[in-house]
Amino acid sequence: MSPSSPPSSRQLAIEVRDLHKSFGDQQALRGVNLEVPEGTTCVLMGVSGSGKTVLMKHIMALLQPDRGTVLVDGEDIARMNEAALDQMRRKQGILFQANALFDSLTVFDNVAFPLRERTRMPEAEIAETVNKTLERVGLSHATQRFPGELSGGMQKRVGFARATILQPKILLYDDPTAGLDPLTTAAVNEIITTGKQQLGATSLVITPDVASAFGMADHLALMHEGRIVEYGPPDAFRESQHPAVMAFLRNWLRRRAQNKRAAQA
Ligand SMILES: Nc1ncnc2c1ncn2[C@@H]1O[C@H](COP(=O)(O)OP(=O)(O)OP(=O)(O)O)[C@@H](O)[C@H]1O
Repeated sequence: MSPSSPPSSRQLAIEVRDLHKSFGDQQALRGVNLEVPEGTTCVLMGVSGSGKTVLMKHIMALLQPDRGTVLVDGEDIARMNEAALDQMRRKQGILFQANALFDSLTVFDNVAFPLRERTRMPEAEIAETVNKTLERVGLSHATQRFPGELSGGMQKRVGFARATILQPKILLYDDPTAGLDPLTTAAVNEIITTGKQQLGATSLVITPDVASAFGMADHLALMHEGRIVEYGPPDAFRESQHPAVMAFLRNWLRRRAQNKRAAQA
């Protein structure tokens, strides 16, 4: 890309066109369109059941579209054979609600796992890479601990270190702060921003935490009844006149005010 190119002409890391998916008579996705430019963070919001996770699972190629197209790094996932899918998944780092750490492995071995499974890297180099990655997330002191001995926030950081050890170009987060206290939530949000800054990765984040979403997103998207009904930078999103966006933000402001009152009582 030349420096003078407008942002809209940036390469797209993720492109979804007219995506439809049903489960029986349940229409989960009803024509989703989404473009996420390389190196940007897009946050997906929407009420429960609006289709966020189903959309993300298509981007991970865990689900196949009934209709429509999903392009990752310009390549159509429906046309990929197993080898190409494997290559594509290597470009993705995934951080879901549950950290899915191996309880019987130390922090070091958890983070080393993808390198041992997916590369032929010699152990000395693995040690160097893992130690560098753990240093980046502030866990150098905990390499020999087990997940059960860590706080929720530390576990998240181990999960992040493991998800990023292969230097993925795309990071996918599904509700990464679920059930965490405000301090740990702030730490996780910082990790997401760090992922973008340190790896230059493209991030797609599902979160119900609207305040965090506004803080980290280059673009916000609202899913409503299986479609993305609004997509844009935070300022434009805030001013949206779409009834679903206005209702979503009103609801959030109401809940926030209630929580504040409850905290003061
Ligand atoms: N494997 C499945 N089988 C049947 N229905 C499914 C399946 N996966 C998702 N659905 C349905 O598809 C719809 C969208 O689900 P999805 O998990 O994407 O919602 P969501 O927006 O991520 O919700 P939440 O915020 O609660 O996680 C829901 O009605 C859900 O019940």
